[in-house]
This record gives sequence, structure tokens and C-alpha cells, in this order.
Amino acid sequence: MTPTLDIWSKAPSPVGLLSNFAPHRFELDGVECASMEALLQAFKFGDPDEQAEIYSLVGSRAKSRGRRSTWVDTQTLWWAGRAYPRLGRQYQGLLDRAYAALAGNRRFAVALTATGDAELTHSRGQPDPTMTVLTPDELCSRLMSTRERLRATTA
Ligand SMILES: Nc1c(N[C@@H]2O[C@H](COP(=O)(O)O)[C@@H](O)[C@H]2O)[nH]c(=O)[nH]c1=O
Repeated sequence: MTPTLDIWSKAPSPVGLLSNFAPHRFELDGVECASMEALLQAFKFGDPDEQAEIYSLVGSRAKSRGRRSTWVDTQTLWWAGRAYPRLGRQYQGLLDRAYAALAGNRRFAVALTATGDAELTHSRGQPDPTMTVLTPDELCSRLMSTRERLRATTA
């Protein structure tokens, strides 16, 4: 039977290292992020100066910083000065690019491939996309497709 691994920050390695809270550095469009959580929470702010305060954060500090946003009222997220409707296709493309960038981080890539064929889940996530920047499906589908790609390129 295929094992299931539930991703969250306090899970033992390698699963915990797949949480967006993990301190994996990567760059997207020239912006250096200390963690995926930093980038995701920065999406919640239209002001570039406010976004810039978030990029260096990791873990629950990054996530709590996002609570100051009122994005839920507008259902709008922001990147590089552009507005992304939360339920739009363009936002999915932005998430794809973010995870492709993260896959360039070696520690992340090693942890992800170490999960083998396991089904990845994220039971602590919020499944309603109008209430979160990233649902469990949006996270886990990207992790598993990235794992396939990494495997194909190292085979
Ligand atoms: N609650 C939780 C995680 N939730 C993370 O919160 C992010 C979405 O934030 P929000 O828009 O505020 O819902 C997303 O990265 C999701 O994975 N992650 C973890 O490792 N451990 C946790 O305990």
C-alpha cells in the first residue's frame, strides 16, 4: 500500500522540510525569499515596501505577518505590482512558477525525492481557496508533480 505523509512544520525530517515554513531559500523574479511561506504571505500585500518586510521571514512568523492583510475582502493577491484574483488561472501559474523556483533549492529537492512514492497530504491546511493563499490540494499536487520532474531529471 502507498504510504501517506502529512506535511507540516513539526513533522520529522524529511516531511517537515516540505512544509512551507521550512527555511529553504530561493529566488523568484529576482526576489530572494527565505521560505515559501514568506513569498505566499507577501502575496497578500499590494504595497511593495510591506512585501519586502516579509521576504526574510520563515515559519510561523511569516504566516502570522500575513494576518495583517485584508486580502480576503478583495480576493486579490499581488506579485511584482500586478493584481491576481485568488480564483484566477493566472494565480495558479504564479504558484507553479514559485514551486519551480523552490525546486532549485537542493535541501528541499533532496527532502522531496526522499518521500519516494508516498501520497502527500496537508491536513492542517485550509481547503477553502477564498480563505487561504494555498489550499492543501494546491500544495500537495505541486509537491508531487515537482517530485516527478526531479526524478525524471535525475534518472
Ligand atoms: N497551518 C500550518 C501550515 N499552513 C500553511 O499556511 C499557508 C497558508 O496560509 P494562510 O493563507 O494564512 O492560510 C500555507 O503555506 C500552508 O501550508 N503549514 C505548516 O507547516 N504548519 C501549520 O501548522
